[in-house]
Amino acid sequence: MQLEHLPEEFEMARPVLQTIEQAGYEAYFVGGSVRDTILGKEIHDVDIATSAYPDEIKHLFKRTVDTGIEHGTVMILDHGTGYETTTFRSESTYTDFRRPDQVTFVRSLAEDLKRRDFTINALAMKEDGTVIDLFDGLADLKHRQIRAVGDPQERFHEDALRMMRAVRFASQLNFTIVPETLAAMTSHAELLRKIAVERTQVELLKLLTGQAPQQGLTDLLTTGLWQYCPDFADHKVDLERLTAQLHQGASTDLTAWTLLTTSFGLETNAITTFLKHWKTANQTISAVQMTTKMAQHLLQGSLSTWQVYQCGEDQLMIANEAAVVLGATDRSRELVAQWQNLPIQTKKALAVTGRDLMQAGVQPGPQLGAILGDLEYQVVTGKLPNEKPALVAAVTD
Ligand SMILES: Nc1ccn([C@@H]2O[C@H](COP(=O)(O)OP(=O)(O)OP(=O)(O)O)[C@@H](O)[C@H]2O)c(=O)n1
Ligand SMILES: [Mg+2]
Repeated sequence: MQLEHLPEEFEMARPVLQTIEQAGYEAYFVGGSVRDTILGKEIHDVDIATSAYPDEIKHLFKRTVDTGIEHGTVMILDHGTGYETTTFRSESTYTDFRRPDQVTFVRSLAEDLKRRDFTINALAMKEDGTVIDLFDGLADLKHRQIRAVGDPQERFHEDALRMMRAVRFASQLNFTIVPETLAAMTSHAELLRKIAVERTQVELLKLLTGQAPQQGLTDLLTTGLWQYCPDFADHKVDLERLTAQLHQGASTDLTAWTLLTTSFGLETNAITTFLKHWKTANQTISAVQMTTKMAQHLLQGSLSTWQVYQCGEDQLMIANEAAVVLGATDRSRELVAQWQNLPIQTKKALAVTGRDLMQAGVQPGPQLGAILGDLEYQVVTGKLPNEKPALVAAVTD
């Protein structure tokens, strides 16, 4: 197969492949960008596989970055774009495909492709748009199937994260995992224990924000992979219910987390523990605590003015989205109106400062903060106007 009109990103990268080839090496586009182009999807990063060693690549280009020389990878910088360029490698002992513990360089593209995860990811493309398809990846793309290259058990032993990638692609692409590959995932699910949580997290979020999360979640459940996801073990029933309810992908990662914590019925402290086990950022924890609390309220009714203020506009929309998935009425319009009608939207907008209060005779110290907090509450809830004289008077009278 030959692709006629290559997307802009490939056109830009063509001279890079040509330079490598003119020096006598082979070079191909590989990975997700080839897959997504054939699917007619937008592409992000363009990866290159080559017979040249990193040192040889570095001689050919003015600007390169050593991203992983020992793994055979170097990034070529060309007109402001970076191209991850990896020397043909074969399977060896590795726990992370991107950063193998040991690399064996191989001589041919075929040997490189045969240790890639799925047939749809084992396509290569020449600079002129010719697609090299050694494992019937094109047929699998056409039939919307995810199939391990060669023996699925070997592929999953090489890198167990691939099982999570399979369920992620099932959701992202709305594809079906073929029975043989699914069976190997079921019998090897436990290998996921060896994988760093951070890597599993990336795939889980891509699953939940993908176009067919029900597909991905169903596969996560039927293969047993869910049991090796941190803190999922006690929530099989919740996950099954969520699978039935999640008709479209979550619109943000924060929504995805909120869906999990809300359907698991987690309270503030339990959310901290849960998200720490998933190794999320601290700011994610506080945001999810807020969105979860508000989603729980929304499942019961509407939010008070103070709750709307505390949550903030973006998080309100996330809480609402999660609540709607879990069965609440969509209150987005009402919430936006509530937000817009707030007398103030941030503490900064309060008409008095601590300094103003001290000038009016309030002693500095912890109670100053408490008084300001109280004024903030009175203004937000409409009990006091947001005007300096009125607020000062309320405190000093
Ligand atoms: N565990 C892994 C990770 C990656 N790959 C190979 O490396 C390519 C690039 O990896 P990556 O960028 O992680 O995934 P993509 O398939 O490109 O998907 P995305 O669009 O999410 O980047 C994959 O297509 C696949 O050929 C693999 O075989 N096994
Ligand atoms: Mg990629």
